[in-house]
Amino acid sequence: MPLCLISPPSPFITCRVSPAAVRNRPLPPPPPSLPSLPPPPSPTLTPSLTCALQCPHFQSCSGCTEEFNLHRPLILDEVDRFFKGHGVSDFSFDSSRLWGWRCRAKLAVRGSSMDPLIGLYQEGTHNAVDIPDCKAHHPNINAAIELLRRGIRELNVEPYYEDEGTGDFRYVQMAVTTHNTSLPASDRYRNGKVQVALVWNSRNENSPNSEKLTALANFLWRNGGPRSNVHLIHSVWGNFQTSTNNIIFGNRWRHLIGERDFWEHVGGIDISLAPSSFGQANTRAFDALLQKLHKYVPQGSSVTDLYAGAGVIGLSLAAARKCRSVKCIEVNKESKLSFEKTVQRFPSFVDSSISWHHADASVEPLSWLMGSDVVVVDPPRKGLDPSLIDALRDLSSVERKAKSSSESFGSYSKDKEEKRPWILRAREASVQIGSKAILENNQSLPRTLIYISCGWESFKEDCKALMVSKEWSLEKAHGFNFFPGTQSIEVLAVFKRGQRVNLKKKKSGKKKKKRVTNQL
Ligand SMILES: C[S@@+](CC[C@H](N)C(=O)[O-])C[C@H]1O[C@@H](n2cnc3c(N)ncnc32)[C@H](O)[C@@H]1O
Repeated sequence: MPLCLISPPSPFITCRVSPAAVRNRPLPPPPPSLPSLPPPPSPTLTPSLTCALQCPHFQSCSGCTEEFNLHRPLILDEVDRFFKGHGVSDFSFDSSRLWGWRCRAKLAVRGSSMDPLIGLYQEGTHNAVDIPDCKAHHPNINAAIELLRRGIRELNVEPYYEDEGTGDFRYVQMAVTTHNTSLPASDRYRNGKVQVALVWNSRNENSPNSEKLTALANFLWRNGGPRSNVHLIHSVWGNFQTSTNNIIFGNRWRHLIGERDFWEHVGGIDISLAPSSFGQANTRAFDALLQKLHKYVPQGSSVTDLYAGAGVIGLSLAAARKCRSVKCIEVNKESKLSFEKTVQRFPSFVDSSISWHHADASVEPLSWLMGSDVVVVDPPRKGLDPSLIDALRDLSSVERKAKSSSESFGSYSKDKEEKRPWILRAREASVQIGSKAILENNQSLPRTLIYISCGWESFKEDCKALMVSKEWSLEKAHGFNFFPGTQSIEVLAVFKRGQRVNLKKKKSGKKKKKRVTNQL
């Protein structure tokens, strides 16, 4: 159990370390054993101590693996070396909020109705651990968990018992919206409201054991809704899952109480996220990443956003870069509704052709790359599908073949549509906003690839596979502290098709811009 070296930090104060301090100071190794003496006065503390996790659950919970240097995960040394080895000498790392950053959590509900456990599994086991004072959670997630615990006890709700497949309440997802425009901007994060999704061990809301689900939703609303002393709860949803596998959510969702629509503000736009859609856990860091991403997409580009979720990246680019067209491709059909809602609040000046497609990016991926100048990929931790890597590596040869073919690349007539599978495909299972014509008449292939990764190991493999044939070269890379307390970081890497441009030569004579991020 870690001892507090200094008084626990407020979750709303991040550890500010000057770029120079990070660059020049040799990092002290984590203490081998924890001191038993009272802490020294704080002014002399090094960043590793002021940026310590100080969480009482550190050793029992599997959520965090690092106790010190939250501002600078150890893996950064390797990341920096990797990028240097591939010609990117100015890799930068942005660190934002170090505590209370997690705005989205999925937690197991186990134990008994009198003694419920709501938390993560212990490393390598299926033993859930209570984490009421989690330092990564937004504080209102912790408060909502405590309210939920009270509800389980008072209503005698039976948590799930995995071995037997019995009990009612399996998991809970908590997501915080910090988008309350009636509050001053500085108060919004702190006053975030929690959308609670209760995963119930029943087929639907009419099953006999679903009565307690309704009762629990009403309890949360009565005690945490707008009429309670502390308004904490945004809404409550039910999800129904009876399968005995490890998949958290079933296919059936029900809105039970509170506001149906959940809005957040990132990347310059209001986005709607249903509980069934993917959402980034670290809202603030994601916003910083999107701001950076915008710089690499030229105004008026045609963009393909693969692994798009509810289309947040594509839509924020459409709004900021006035893209000619944006195509979002996502395999989870539940994200479609969130995309449509987001578009309803879209700024009226955006007149891009925007579409969202329910499709698997690994099936005929070339059809999605056709007609775009920039492709953005944001795959799950396991990385890109091999068929997509192959398609990305083949682009120049596709271009050459198209040019040399007697039927010139741009001269298809309407009756030859069947030879343009991407057009036929783009019409399937899609939502289209704005003009279709732009999408259909553009036959360019991407020259810029922007890879957003939360899985460092898979990223390295994909990166090498893309560059081995010299089809793509790395131009820029940035890291973001999306998961403080772990060895995971989010990477944004920009690749260009063809040979690497000598940026130094291009820039010579120009004044150097002041850097605002931590150079490593
Ligand atoms: C890391 S999330 C990124 C989502 C989105 N870019 C965002 O930031 O909100 C990865 C997304 O890829 C989707 N996905 C996974 N495999 C896919 C595939 N083969 N084709 C299309 N989408 C896929 C997942 O459902 C998930 O929404």
